[in-house]
Amino acid sequence: MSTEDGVAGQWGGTDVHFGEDGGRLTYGSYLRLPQLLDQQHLESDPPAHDELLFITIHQVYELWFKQVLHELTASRDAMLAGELWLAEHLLRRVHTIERVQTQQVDILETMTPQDFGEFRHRLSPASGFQSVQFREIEFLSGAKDPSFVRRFRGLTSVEQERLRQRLEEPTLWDAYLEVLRKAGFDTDTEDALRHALRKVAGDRSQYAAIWELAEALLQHDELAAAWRARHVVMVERMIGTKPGTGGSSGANYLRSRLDLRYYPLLWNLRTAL
Ligand code: HEM
Ligand SMILES: N[C@@H](CC(=O)c1ccccc1NC=O)C(=O)O
Repeated sequence: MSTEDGVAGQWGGTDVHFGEDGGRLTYGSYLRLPQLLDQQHLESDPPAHDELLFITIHQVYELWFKQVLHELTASRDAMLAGELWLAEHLLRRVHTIERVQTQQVDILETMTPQDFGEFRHRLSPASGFQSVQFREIEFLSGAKDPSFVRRFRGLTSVEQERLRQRLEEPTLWDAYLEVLRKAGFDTDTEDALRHALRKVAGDRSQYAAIWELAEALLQHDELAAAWRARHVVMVERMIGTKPGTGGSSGANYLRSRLDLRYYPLLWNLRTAL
C-alpha cells in the first residue's frame, strides 16, 4: 500500500480534495485571510524588524476589543431583560479575554527600547489614546467621559457616531440598577443604593444571582485596572519619562488614570462588609 493509499484510506477510502466542495467555502475565504493578512503596513523604511510585532499586537487587541464589546453589549441587554444567568455567563467570557489581553504585554516586552526607537518617531501623533473601541468599552462599562470625544483628533464620522451612541445608551451599571429595581429595591438615592447592595451581600441565599452578577462586574473592573497598571509599567520600560506620541505627558498621564473604577459603590461596599 502506498503512502497515498494509506492517507486516502484513513479518510474514508476515496480521493478526498479538502475544501473543494464545488469550489465554495474554504478556510481562507471564510476567515477572509487574504484581506486580514494584507493589513500589516510598516511605516519604517527601511523596515524595522520589530514593527511587524508592534502592528500585530495592536491589531489583535482591537479584534479582542470588538469581541468584548459584543459580549458586554449582550450582557447589558440580558440584564435589562432579566436574564441574569446569561448576563453573568457573558461577563465570565469577557474576564477570560481580559486576562489574555493583559498577558499579551509579555509578547510586546520582548521588544527592547532600542528596537522600538527604530520606528517610534514615525508613529507621532498616533497613539493608543485614539483607540475608539477602547473608549467604547470604558463608556459601556460605566465610565462615560465626553471630554475624550472632544480630545480625539482625526475621528471618522462613523467612529464619532459610535462614541456618541455609547454616551447615550445605558451602561452595564445602569442595567444592574434595573436588576435591583426589578427585585424590589429602591435605587433613587445613593444611600438607598448602598442599603440595597448591603442587603444583597447580607443574604446571598436569597439574592444569589444578583450577588454573583455584582461579583462579575467587580471582576471586570479589577481586570481593567490590572491592564492599566501593566500598560503603564510597560510604558516606563519602553520610553521612561518621555512624553507620549499622542501629546500627553506619557507615563505621568497614564498613572493619573490608575485609580479609575467603573463601580465605586461595589468597592466601597467592601468597607461595610
Ligand atoms: C511600546 C508599547 C507601548 C507604549 C510605549 C505605549 C505608550 C503609551 C502612552 C505614552 C500613552 C499616553 C498617550 C500618549 O501617547 O501621549 C498610551 C496610551 C494608551 N495606550 Fe499605549 N503604549 C504601548 C502599547 C500599547 C498597546 C499594545 C495597547 C493596546 C491597545 C495600548 C493602548 C493604549 C491605550 C488604550 C491608551 C489610552 C489610555 C487612556 O487614555 O487611559 N498601548 N500608550
Ligand atoms: N504612545 C506610544 C506609541 C504607541 O505605543 C502607539 C503608537 C501608535 C499606535 C498605538 C500605540 N500604542 C499605544 O499607545 C509612545 O509614546 O511611544
